[in-house]
Amino acid sequence: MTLVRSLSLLRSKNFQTRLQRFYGNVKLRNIGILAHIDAGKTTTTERMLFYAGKTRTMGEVHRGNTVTDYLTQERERGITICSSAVAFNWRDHKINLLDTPGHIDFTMEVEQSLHAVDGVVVVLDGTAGVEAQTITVWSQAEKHRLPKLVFVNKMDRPDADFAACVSDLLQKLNTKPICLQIPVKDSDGNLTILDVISQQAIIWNNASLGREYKILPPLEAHLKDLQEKRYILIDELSGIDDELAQVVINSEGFEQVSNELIQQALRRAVAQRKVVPVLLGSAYKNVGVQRVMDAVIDYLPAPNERNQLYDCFGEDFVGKVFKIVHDKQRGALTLVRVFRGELKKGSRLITTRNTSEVVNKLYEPLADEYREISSVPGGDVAICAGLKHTVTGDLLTSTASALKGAQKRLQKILKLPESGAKVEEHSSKDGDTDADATLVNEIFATEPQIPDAVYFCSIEPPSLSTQNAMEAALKQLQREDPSLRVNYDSVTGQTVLGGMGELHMDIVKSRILTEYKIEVDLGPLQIAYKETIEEPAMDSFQVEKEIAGSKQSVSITLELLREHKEPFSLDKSGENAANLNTVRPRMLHVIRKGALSALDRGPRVGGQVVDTQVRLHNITIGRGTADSFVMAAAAQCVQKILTTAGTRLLEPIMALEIVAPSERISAIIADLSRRRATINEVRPKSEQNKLICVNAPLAELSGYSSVLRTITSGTASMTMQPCGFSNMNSNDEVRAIQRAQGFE
Ligand SMILES: Nc1nc2c(ncn2[C@@H]2O[C@H](COP(=O)(O)OP(=O)(O)OP(=O)(O)O)[C@@H](O)[C@H]2O)c(=O)[nH]1
Repeated sequence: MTLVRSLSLLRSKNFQTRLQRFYGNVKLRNIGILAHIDAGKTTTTERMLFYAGKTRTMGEVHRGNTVTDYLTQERERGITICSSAVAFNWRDHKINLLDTPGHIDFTMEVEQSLHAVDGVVVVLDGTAGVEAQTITVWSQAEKHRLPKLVFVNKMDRPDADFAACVSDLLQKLNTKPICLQIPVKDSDGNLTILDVISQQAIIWNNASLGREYKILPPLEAHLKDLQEKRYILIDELSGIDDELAQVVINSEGFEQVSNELIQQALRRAVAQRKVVPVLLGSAYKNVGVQRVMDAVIDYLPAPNERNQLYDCFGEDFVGKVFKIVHDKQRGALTLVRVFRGELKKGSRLITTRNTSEVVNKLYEPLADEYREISSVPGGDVAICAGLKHTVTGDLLTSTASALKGAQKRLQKILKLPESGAKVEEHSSKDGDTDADATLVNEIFATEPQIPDAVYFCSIEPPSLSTQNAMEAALKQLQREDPSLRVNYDSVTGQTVLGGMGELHMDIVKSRILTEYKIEVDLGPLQIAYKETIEEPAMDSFQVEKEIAGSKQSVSITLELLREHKEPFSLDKSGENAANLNTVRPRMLHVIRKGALSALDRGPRVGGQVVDTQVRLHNITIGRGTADSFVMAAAAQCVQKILTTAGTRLLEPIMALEIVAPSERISAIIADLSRRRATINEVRPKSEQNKLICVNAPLAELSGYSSVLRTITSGTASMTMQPCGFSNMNSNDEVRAIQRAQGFE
């Protein structure tokens, strides 16, 4: 082939389309928008849609007319529950933006969305800086190795402090912030932004709702500061980026370094997660949002610049389900991030859980509006209709052999062990390989990894005739939100829901009422205690029965040990070795399943038994005994040991961060000490406020936010998130058991 022909082929639209189909569009950005609750994600997203021309009017959270908070519950409550995807064009690029919930009860949603994006915008409240949930979402984004940029919002407020936010990024998130802007306010408090790289002043026009802005030379008074900030920026970047350092050396100073070279160096440093560009503005007052959109294109990576992990699929299609939503007309819609290959209408897809089904229709996302399309190229986001079994978190591909081949190739590239998809995290040598191993485990996981429930409650349909409808509704809700647990309690005969918090459970109830029109009744919210054994204990169990004329018999000896890594083991010492060597692997699987099922419900309050290993010592199974009989015998043996040896309760602990005026601190601490709280830290937060960091048992925090409001006359703010389970003393344990049994 001649050079001219090769070049013209490269330039041809056809070839470009083929390239995009497999490797992802370079003029595309998939980004997540993350923040602590109320920092202004939804307001910022609304502005982006408005400036991009996707909406004609600007939605406001307080008016309940935003595009991304489209569920009734979200509009009523003014919070984001479901992360939703919106697509818009900006500067000749398509941006897919996933708005995610800020409330801690919906952390799982954030986690799923992060699988689907290539970079994130973290929004800070300019008056609060880095807050508890900012730290959580930041570390989630770090786990996914996502490049980030920060938007310091609410800079219109008189108490906003840009420098404090930047210092928070440095201190609390251990990152290297690169300030691209400086805020300036006039005597009326109007915000102007000074751009550090271009050395310009940008003034937004309020009359056009911020659609227009003027770019002016900076005032004489700001020139020196601005120049100094540009030098600092170049200095910091050339310490990281060799190409820029070379330019600085060659031109013997900072004056000659062009804006383009700075931007290119910054883009490289962001992609390597060495720095985080920081921008500022006020979404509510329509200042600065277009610059954030510019920065998404200028500094965050295109799909083809990330996701090398998915290269192992070669030219096969691979995508990930990051969300399922329910649409009245179209039924369940599955939101898929396409990593490689092309997703076409009518394609058959298989999941890591070995299910297979066909995509009936494909749509382009715009929150609650959908445009039908016939195919989606690699790198993009699509909405599929017709998938009935996929759940949030599923990995989708075109054939089972594509999946197997990809696993093998990936294990080879990462030099990970070949036995199955499960990768031992400690087998890797450095931090990045560790992260790779964790990600590979998550990507190929057959079940989504679900955080522990902290609350549970029973759920009852209004009548027997609506039982099936309620079960179908719960099944659908669980497909959308795997952090909702639905169990059937065989002892009480009730359906039991487990969730991440009071708000989570409340939202589930409201959604069943409004979306499925079933008047369900939720029992009182109970704390999800766990149980654990105190000492190792061992026992034997024999059972013999005649079922349908066939004799069934099992004699089994099991031991329970304190161990949190492996839930099941074999005692192959001494005489037991000969016995266990005769047990077939299939039968071992049956015994393991039965024994572990008994750990789901401890003897004290029915809590899950954790940090406990079941060890099989000996088993004799009569000829012709059914598997289900063996499984039941193993479960009964574990139950017998648990009941005889007894268990201790473990209670959920919450981490609280309270910001309050200094004069209220002693009253808050006095109240907290009556709640079995451990005060970790009290430090100044601003001139008038202090921050208290405490850990306290969830059982002591019922209605705490209204108590705090009363103690502080509404001047304090608080965040709370689960931070593990802890032992309790005997008195507290007795009270917990009484409460769980309804005696308190
Ligand atoms: N003064 C001021 N208020 C703002 C600004 N941006 C947002 N707000 C207000 O802050 C509140 C929270 O804004 P949202 O956009 O809902 O914040 P969010 O981060 O999406 O909140 P969740 O979805 O609940 O996590 C609303 O009352 C907004 O009107 C801003 O730039 N300045």
